[in-house]
Amino acid sequence: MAKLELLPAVDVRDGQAVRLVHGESGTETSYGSPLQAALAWQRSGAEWLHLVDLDAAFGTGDNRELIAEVAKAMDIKVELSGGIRDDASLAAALATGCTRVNLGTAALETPEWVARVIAEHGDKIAVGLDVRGTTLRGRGWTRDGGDLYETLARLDKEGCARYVVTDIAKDGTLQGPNLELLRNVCAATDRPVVASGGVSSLDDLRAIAELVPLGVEGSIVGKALYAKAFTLEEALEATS
Ligand SMILES: O=C(O)c1ccccc1N[C@@H]1O[C@H](COP(=O)(O)O)[C@@H](O)[C@H]1O
Repeated sequence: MAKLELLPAVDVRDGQAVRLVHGESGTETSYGSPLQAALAWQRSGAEWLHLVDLDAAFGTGDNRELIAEVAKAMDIKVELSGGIRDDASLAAALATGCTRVNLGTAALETPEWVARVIAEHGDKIAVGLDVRGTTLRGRGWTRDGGDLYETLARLDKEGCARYVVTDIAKDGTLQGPNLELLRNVCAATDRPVVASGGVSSLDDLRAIAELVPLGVEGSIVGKALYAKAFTLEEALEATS
């Protein structure tokens, strides 16, 4: 089995590490200090951290200083997302030393800007394709933003290096990943895909790892780790 990269998630809302259900504001379960959570994943052997400023994604403020503190404290690779929508927020995100950023809303609302930053920054830019069915959602997943496959074709043409694909219906539910969606996205693009949403067990991770030959490169893991469905050490062992 080819290795699947694992990206434990630290989503930050109001200064706390939280998990949401279906990405809905108000469904937060809090898990304390984001820095302590990130350091714990690093100590457990993570090679990546998926770090999200949820307030910036929802437009309810931001946790920019705290996010920068966490990113800078990491010795591992960091994928940063949430509220990166213009030159200033992109510059602030890249200044944290993160390995790459993940753009969501901007890819739906300001495609010219996204095409420009893809051309400027190459594989430091990934696009988050957050979908309900095949409809993309932006602004904290509260607004429709067009068709998944049309947007994917446009971003492919613009040279987008990588996609982070989240099935919103699965996110935070521990109901298993949407393997069909991942297969369909891999069939539609030759760029690497990072899976997100629904992972509940080591078997789910093994099932995603089966898709590595199709183009799935990694998987974000959130709720399952916080709910202690398995340890990160077990997950790394199962997918290496
Ligand atoms: O990760 C979540 O649970 C989440 C829930 C609701 C909204 C966004 C969420 N996550 C990340 O936010 C970025 C999108 O931010 P933006 O649209 O660019 O401001 C997306 O990539 C998700 O990783």
